[in-house]
Amino acid sequence: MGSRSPPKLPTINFSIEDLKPGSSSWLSTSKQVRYALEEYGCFVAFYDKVSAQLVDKIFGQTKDLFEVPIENKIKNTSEEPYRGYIGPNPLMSLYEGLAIDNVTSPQETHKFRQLMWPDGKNNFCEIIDSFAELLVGLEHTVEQMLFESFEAAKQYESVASYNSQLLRFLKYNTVKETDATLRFASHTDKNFATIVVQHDVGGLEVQTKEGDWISIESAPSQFLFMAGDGLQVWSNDRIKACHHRVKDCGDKIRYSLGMFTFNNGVLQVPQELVDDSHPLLYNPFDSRGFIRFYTTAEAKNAKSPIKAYCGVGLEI
Ligand SMILES: O=C(O)CCC(=O)C(=O)O
Ligand SMILES: [Fe+2]
Repeated sequence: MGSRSPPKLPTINFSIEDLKPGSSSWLSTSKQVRYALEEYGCFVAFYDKVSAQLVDKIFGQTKDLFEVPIENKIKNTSEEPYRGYIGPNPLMSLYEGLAIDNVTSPQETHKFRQLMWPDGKNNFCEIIDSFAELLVGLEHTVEQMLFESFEAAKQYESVASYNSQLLRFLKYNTVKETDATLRFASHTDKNFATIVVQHDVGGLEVQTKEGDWISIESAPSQFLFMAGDGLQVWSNDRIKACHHRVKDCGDKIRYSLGMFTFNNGVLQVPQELVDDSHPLLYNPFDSRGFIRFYTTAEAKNAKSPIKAYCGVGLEI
């Protein structure tokens, strides 16, 4: 009595046969996408082009990947922050991640495979390439729908032409310290948007505007689409980057995958998203510059790193 029922995140169906631009199902799905992102900054996408069998295969490869010797893992480097190997560190003692940048390019998958398994590896490239192509298809659909629903469709192609996708393989070891309650502390992603794929061990949680946490269960062909700081800037705060975390999952090792879309150009808030009740909040936004800024002490101490970086100063 009097207690609120637990909030539930929308699940949006992208497995509809005739989901083509302009069709009635496209328009109604676009509305759901915009509503979910405005209300929650995220939603669960049901997308059966990525089947449970394909996801099983991907996680089979993921487990093999974390078995490769550390000498090979550290060859996964990048000139950009957060785009290469991240080993367990004092801030995140349970976490390990490897990443393929520009994962839609088969040459990049191949280069990564050669670094990790110089003697070859059955099926790795084939599985990753088909998975990445399908998942990026979902991301494109979501963003195209969103831009259209804000009547900024003509911006979509130019923004998308500066986007690239990084696939990060993640492993979380079991919690040894009795006081550790989270495997990944609450944060927003600094890129444009992210799709998270969970497998046997769930644990991902997202925060609502009211501050409640919602658990995202792992289920076949269901993936979490989340707005990052870049989408918050582009949308002039109509959409807020999603706060999320990974809770402690007891004595089980957890594997997950994140497909991170980075915008490598300069994002501008579209005119269509600025009016008297929505004054312009952001200057043109160099996303790569922001991610470099994010590594500095100034950013770490800022209440809102994104506003410190490119806010127009209307907010006090
Ligand atoms: O492992 C997960 O489910 C989420 C990972 C995450 O939030 C991140 O890498 O930014
Ligand atoms: Fe994240």
